[in-house]
Amino acid sequence: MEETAKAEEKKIGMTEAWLRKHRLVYIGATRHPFILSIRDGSINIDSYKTWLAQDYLFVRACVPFLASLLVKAWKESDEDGDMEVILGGVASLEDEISWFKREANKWGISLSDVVPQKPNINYCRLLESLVSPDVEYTVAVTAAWALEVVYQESFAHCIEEGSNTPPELKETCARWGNEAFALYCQSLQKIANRRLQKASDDELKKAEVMLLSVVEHEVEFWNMARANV
Ligand SMILES: Cc1ncc(CN)c(N)n1
Repeated sequence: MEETAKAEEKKIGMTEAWLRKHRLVYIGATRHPFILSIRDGSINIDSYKTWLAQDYLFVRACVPFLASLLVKAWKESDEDGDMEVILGGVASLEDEISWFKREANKWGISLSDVVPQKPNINYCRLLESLVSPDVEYTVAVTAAWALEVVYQESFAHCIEEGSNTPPELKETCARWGNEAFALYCQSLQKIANRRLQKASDDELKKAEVMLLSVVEHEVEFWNMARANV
């Protein structure tokens, strides 16, 4: 790698360097038409309901993934604090699942009848592949950060000044757009950067490919919500 690029990455961290390198792909996820339609108030509520029902299934699939990340942190991490950060993420999933149940109830959605759609199946499959002990902690934590930060940046955009988000969707946006969730994402990013700094070229390559794969799956997930209206 070119020396200046190396120095730049040291200063800003590898994850930030990758987000800059793949900016258009990242913007494609965080400023997706689904998100923009929430922000400008033009959202078709059926697409919101599709997203809600499908995301409930996705969040359930996040539980074993994050639990496996906790195991990797326990076995592979060089810092005690990593486990606390990830444990906080695992613990918050219980509240998140309860929220999905309440929100689905509010919109008359029967979650037990929801059938996972192809983009969701594909994304859950990716999560399941990360559970394997063969996947390095560095690669898995990069994936965890990427999938959370896309939601954080997307939904924060819907509650920024100048947004016209429908009042009934503001609570949803605040779930991922709030400051505490942003701090959780920053903690995951710090872990990822620390690990990536010490990673081999092979691991770095795998983590960068994983970041891109996660972001592409996020785009497909938003596309799915809009395709069903
Ligand atoms: C598809 C998706 N990506 C990320 C998140 C944030 N945990 C989520 N709930 N759903």
